[in-house]
Amino acid sequence: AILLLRRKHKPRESSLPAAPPGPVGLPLIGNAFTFFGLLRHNPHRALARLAGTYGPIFSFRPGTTCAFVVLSSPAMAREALAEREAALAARFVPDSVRALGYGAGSMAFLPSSDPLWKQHRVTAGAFLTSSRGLTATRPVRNRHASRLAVRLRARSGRPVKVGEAVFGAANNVISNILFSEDVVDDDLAGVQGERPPPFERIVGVLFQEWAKPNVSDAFPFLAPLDLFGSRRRTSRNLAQLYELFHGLVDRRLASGENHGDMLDAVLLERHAKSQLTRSDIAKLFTDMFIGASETSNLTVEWATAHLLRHGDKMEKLRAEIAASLGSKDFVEEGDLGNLPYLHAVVKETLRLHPAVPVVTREVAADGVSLGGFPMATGTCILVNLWAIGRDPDVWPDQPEAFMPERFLGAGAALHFRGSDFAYRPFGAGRRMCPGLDFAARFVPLVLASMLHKIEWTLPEGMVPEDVDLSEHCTLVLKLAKPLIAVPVSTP
Ligand code: HEM
Repeated sequence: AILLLRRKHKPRESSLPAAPPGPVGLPLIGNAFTFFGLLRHNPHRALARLAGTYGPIFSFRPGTTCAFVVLSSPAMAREALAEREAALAARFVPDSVRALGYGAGSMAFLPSSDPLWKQHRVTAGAFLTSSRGLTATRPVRNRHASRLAVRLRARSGRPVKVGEAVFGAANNVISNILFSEDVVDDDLAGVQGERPPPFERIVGVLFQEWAKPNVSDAFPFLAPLDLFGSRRRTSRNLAQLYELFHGLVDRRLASGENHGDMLDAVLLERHAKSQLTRSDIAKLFTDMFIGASETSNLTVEWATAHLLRHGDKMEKLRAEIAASLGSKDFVEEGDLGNLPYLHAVVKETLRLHPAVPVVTREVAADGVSLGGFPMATGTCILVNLWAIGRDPDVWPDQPEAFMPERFLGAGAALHFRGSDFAYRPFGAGRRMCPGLDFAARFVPLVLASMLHKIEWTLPEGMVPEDVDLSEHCTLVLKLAKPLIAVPVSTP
């Protein structure tokens, strides 16, 4: 009887794979070398290389902490972001993100089961997703896109840092939606290689700190010592943002003015049932800037870089815009419906350079499996959108090439909310980017505004092949070297 029982149980035990494949770890320190070495520079590429060896689901353990499981195929992305999304409701919170309580009150890091997360998503949705909010904020987007065009035309013949110029427009649009004020001086005065303006510097530091492999995350028992100083630097920079936002709240309360912006909406909530604190509001606004700051503008910068390398595509796009707008001076959101090539350029840019190349989740419930492997609670899941966007099995026609044409004709059906997980640059499920509808309007609007009645050339001595497409990934995917180009105003 005992033998029969053992035989009955044996196949079941061996049919349960213990863990996804992955690099062999060392006793005590696990795969700390992988974590600190490979993931320091362009982690999306390092993870894609490892996926080449271990497959579309692999795991490693950065130290004494939970396992990291990396997913790199549309099927695995669908499983994590759609089919199992309720169980993967949380995000991994790096130690530095816990500085000044940010992680514990941030929409981007709270588990989606938390009431505050839900409340923040509703507030953001009212301005960024609902058709009422999108219609109400349309004049702000139009105004800042035209303002950028005016300033670029005024700099005709002189080089500008493209990303920095768009950063100003993107952040001022968001700040005007949030609290009806500009946060960036966007007169393009500082484009000649000087230090970045303060707001850009703060956001840059935060991204840098949150993306850097940190000993506190690999060995949580060392976290109180903050050996790499990451939490300290995050605190310093977050404090500057909080100070700005606290001041805004105080001034608005003192003035009693009503602008119909997000600040008014949250102050109204504050007095109603929700009891949002001043600190909750500061964290929500930080989320908005963190989300918006280096995403829309980077996408425009990458698109411009590719168009400068491919003069024929630049001309095709300018011709489409000119034919559609005629003698109109500035592009408006209402014009975007007639510009299919413009949308194809934006989609192709986000395929090659998803602004957030690796999306994270944390397993929040027991009994979950991915790819047939059981996942322990607390496992950190990394979905490599960048790798999926360049996978030759998924994109057989020259996956590394910039070919907006792939999004025309039958390819036009591929869109940001589509059911095809080969293309999800804004993520998916309940945590999908709340800025999607905003960005899907603003990015093409800004790009078209920069190309309408403006020709772009390269600084003297440069040829298209010199445009450097090297990447530098913090939490977001930046150009390693800021793109510098020369706008030339045309009639
Ligand atoms: C080209 C533009 C953008 C891209 C490609 C992008 C991409 C993403 C991605 C991939 C995620 C993770 C989604 C997931 O986990 O499934 C995300 C999250 C987020 N994004 Fe965006 N984003 C963009 C613009 C924006 C804008 C304009 C805002 C705000 C105004 C924003 C705010 C956020 C926030 C707050 C989150 C965290 C949401 C949560 O965890 O609940 N993003 N974004």
